[in-house]
Amino acid sequence: MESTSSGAVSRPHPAAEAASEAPAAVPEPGLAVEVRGLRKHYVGKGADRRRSEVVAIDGVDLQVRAGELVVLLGPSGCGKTTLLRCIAGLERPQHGEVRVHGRIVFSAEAGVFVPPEHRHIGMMFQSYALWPHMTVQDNVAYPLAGHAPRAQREQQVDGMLERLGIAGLGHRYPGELSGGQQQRVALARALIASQSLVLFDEPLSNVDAKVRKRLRAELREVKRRNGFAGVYVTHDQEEAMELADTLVVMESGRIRQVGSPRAVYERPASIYVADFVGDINRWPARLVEPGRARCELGTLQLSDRPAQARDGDDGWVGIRPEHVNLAPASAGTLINRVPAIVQDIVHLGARIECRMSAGGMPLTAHVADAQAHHLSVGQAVDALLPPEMLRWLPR
Ligand SMILES: Nc1ncnc2c1ncn2[C@@H]1O[C@H](COP(=O)(O)OP(=O)(O)OP(=O)(O)O)[C@@H](O)[C@H]1O
Repeated sequence: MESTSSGAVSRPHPAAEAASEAPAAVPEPGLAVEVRGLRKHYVGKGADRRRSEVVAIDGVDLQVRAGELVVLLGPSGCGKTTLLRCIAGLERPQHGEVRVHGRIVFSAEAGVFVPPEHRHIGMMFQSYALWPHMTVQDNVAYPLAGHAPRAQREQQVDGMLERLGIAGLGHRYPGELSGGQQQRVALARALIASQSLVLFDEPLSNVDAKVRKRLRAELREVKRRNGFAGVYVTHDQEEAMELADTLVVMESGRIRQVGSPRAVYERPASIYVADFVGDINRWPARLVEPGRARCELGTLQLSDRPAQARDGDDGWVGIRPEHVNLAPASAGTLINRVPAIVQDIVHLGARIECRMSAGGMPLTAHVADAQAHHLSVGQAVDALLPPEMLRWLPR
């Protein structure tokens, strides 16, 4: 097992980070990455100039299966990049273990630290970090430098450009390529370093919204055809939902929920996750008896709630705007009927939001075009919150 040194790790040029020794053999199916009990803190000076500790990663466990794209999502400063850099070997954690394709590349306990260039990991960075003075061929060949004879390198690069649908661009410079072509070149360089595991650090963050959307679709397509495993850092939830096989929501150095994008959206594990992933109407509440929660809107029925929730727990009830139904105001006794007053009707292109006030608190429903025509500001309506769509959200 390689071992190693490394104290403080400075941030080299991204393209140099992409460098790796000759590509590893394609691994057995199984786990591409396994992180256990990882903790990384930085020591610096606080505002009062005293020594202070910032815990960037706090006891994180993470698994990435072969061929799976795991997206780390969370607000600025929650530790996404630090986790990625710990996997890459660009940071040295204080506790825990990291395995890549089953091989221990970091273990605090055993004193193992395999340097980045020996981890067989490809990397893709913000704005791709292509060398502007090098041709596509040379950019993609960069991680192979010194590891294979020139003819063999050229053959490998040609094969990779072919795989990613950019054969024939080898002689061009990055400035002569479209955004999508540049992305494919950066991906080709990452994949040539490792055909089985790529780490992505917000690669689309400097691209405008429309182009970003197209590039995401391209990335999905390339991933589908090439089947590499990846860890992808972003704070853009739409990007996360679109790209992830598995979504990991982080907060303050910890993982708060892991699941498919759909599962995380439909069944958020806490108010934090519910707020961070998509829009949700939510109210502070207390569980009062099996299947019921009391909040300022009244007592609402819930079809199910997390197994660990107990009567008397304080938390929140929430419902996504697309699950709120509107009906004419009535004095009926429908379940979870909430009287509301329409405050605004907002056309947002693909959807129409009816923004209301219910008991003095905001409540939003998505409505169809035909229904919106029958709504007006100031109108009294009944908002119906289907019990099967209402969620109990622990604090
Ligand atoms: N080299 C460093 N020295 C001191 N503190 C650091 C260092 N790098 C990161 N941190 C701190 O560690 C925490 C996690 O930072 P990290 O960059 O991992 O967050 P992030 O979720 O990737 O944020 P962003 O989305 O803004 O990039 C933050 O509080 C940050 O200030």
